Amino acid sequence: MEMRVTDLTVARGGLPVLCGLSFVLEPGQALILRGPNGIGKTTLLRTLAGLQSPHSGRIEGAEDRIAYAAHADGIKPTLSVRENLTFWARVFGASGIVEAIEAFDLATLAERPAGSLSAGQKRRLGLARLLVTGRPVWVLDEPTVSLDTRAVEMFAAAVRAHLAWGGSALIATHIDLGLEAQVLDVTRFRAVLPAAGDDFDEAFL
Ligand SMILES: Nc1ncnc2c1ncn2[C@@H]1O[C@H](COP(=O)(O)OP(=O)(O)OP(=O)(O)O)[C@@H](O)[C@H]1O
Repeated sequence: MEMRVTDLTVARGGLPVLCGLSFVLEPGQALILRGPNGIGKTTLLRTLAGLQSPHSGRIEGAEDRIAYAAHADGIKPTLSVRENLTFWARVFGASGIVEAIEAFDLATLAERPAGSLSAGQKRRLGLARLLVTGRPVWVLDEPTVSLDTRAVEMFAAAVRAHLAWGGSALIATHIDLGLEAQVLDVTRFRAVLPAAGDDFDEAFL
């Protein structure tokens, strides 16, 4: 099933940031989100993930199908790596912990409290979490931050396997992941806000 976004406007602090977005994400497809800092990529991804409401427009095929990974990965610091993955697998009623540990080379870290991991190791755990959700649509905000070259390759391989399985991925990233993917540059959807004073009533003078 596809995810379909129609004439979507997303807002931050009540003000529209991206306006009139329409796109379709098909099974097996990766879409890379591009655009300058502050344009609204995170706002868009949070809206698709259901963490905030759309300002206007339609999102179809997203509900209960999205696994969202962002800067705060929802890692429980006192639980071990394995316990974190077990926890998430239970939450999503899914499995695949062994495969997730293998895909992100976490075996030697499996019994360590997640709070003691380095930034890159935590990020690997956060991405491994995607594999135990069983969710078909991955929505990822700068997933490669803190990852070294080898970990970026692991991540790209995990995305490729996910696409081959029939999943899809929407990824905000500034780096080339070497994936066969379409690019959606959101710059042209920047909301035009009235400049301060536009509604100033000259008759008042
Ligand atoms: N809590 C907030 N309240 C109001 N405005 C905010 C808030 N957080 C972010 N913004 C603003 O909303 C706009 C969109 O931010 P967003 O984080 O979605 O951009 P982005 O494209 O993901 O940026 P980056 O590439 O830097 O991560 C920015 O102008 C930002 O300053």
